[in-house]
Amino acid sequence: MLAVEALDAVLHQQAPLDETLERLAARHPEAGPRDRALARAIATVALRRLGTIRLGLKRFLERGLPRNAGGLEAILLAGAAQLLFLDVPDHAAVDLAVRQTRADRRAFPYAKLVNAVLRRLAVARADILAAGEAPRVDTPDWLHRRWAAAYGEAIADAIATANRQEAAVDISVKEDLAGWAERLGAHILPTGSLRLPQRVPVPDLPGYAEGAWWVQDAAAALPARLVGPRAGERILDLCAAPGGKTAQLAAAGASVIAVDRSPERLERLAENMRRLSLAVETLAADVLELDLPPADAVLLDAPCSATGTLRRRPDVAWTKRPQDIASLAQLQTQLLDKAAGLVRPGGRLVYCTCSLEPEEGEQQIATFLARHGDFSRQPVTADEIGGLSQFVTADGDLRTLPHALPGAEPRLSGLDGFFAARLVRAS
Ligand SMILES: C[S@@+](CC[C@H](N)C(=O)[O-])C[C@H]1O[C@@H](n2cnc3c(N)ncnc32)[C@H](O)[C@@H]1O
Repeated sequence: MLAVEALDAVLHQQAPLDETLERLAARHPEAGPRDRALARAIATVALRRLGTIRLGLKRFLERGLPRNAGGLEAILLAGAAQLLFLDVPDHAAVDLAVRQTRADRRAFPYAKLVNAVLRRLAVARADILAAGEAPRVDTPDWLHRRWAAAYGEAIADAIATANRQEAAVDISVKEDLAGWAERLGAHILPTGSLRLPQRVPVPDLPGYAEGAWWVQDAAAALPARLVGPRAGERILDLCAAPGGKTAQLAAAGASVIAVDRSPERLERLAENMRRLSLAVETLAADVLELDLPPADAVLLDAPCSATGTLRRRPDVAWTKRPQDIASLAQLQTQLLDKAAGLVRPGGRLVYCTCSLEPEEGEQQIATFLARHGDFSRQPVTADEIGGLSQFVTADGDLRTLPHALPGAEPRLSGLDGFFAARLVRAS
């Protein structure tokens, strides 16, 4: 039932999946860890393959979805996700969906329909999966059009295909990269992150409890490297929680002030730093209102549409709207202007977002440089990012794309889509 409620909240209230699952788990203490893990797996794959599932259901819903039918759509989606993509026996998935329909006052009249549709879907499984192979099926049209305009049709298709694959688990280590690679059986990526060969409960792994490393996507680890943190420098990490980049800056010996406006997220950051034994000053504040002396370097990881992270967060594709990009871009412009004032003369400013949208990346920097004559770009070099020259733009910024890091198999390929630029203030 958790999966159905979560899907309903994501699709009809634009609620983020992770927070929704946490909220539902607190409301349903009777659901044990296995129930919660299954609910997460069902909701995640249903959102990742939503286009394929909807196409499949449409074949057997001759008159479309009945209106005012309560949680009927979410029940069908969760049932179909299990039948098409998870290792759940067909009869168990169908029976559960029928029971859920009967337990929902408004969906109740459609219990027979649910039974019939899901049984027919199970029979047609191979056909439906083949139709779902087309690259665009699982990406909202507006997003695909944006990516095609920014990167070309072929790359837009490659991004959409990469987004069908759950992201691998990447790790940043405090020190002794080769030693931890061996102990964890992990692969060393050219950028200096580790990639785990399979998905395992992270807290059970060696080194987690003693704080030797933290989970961080390989692309997310690049912006803090571009800061080039040095021991003793005073660095402001703006929009810092949960602190992956803070940990990198602090591990390099910098004196870091981590700022985030969410006290809850900042508490998670503080917990993470305690586990990693890294000393960091935290400040719960809106960056736009900050009044701090200028720092040697400022990292601004601005709130964004997060369209570069769909492999981890497939809900983003269905909760974001085209108009969100414009309003986020406006906020990013304000944050960048504020961050610029917090950089000392001669200091560095690194701006980054986990978005694929040029308005949240390349265009921000072009307009920033036009507004701030005292800042210039310090181009990123391929050497700084493990020789991956394909991730350096003609202007000298960092642009990673989710399909663009080949691995031994699709499951071990790719990285988040990130943009980062490094700017220096004139002395
Ligand atoms: C992309 S996440 C940061 C991820 C983080 N830098 C990391 O590496 O783990 C964006 C963060 O910005 C924070 N945020 C959004 N608007 C803010 C504002 N005006 N002032 C301060 N923090 C803000 C959010 O609470 C969120 O934690």
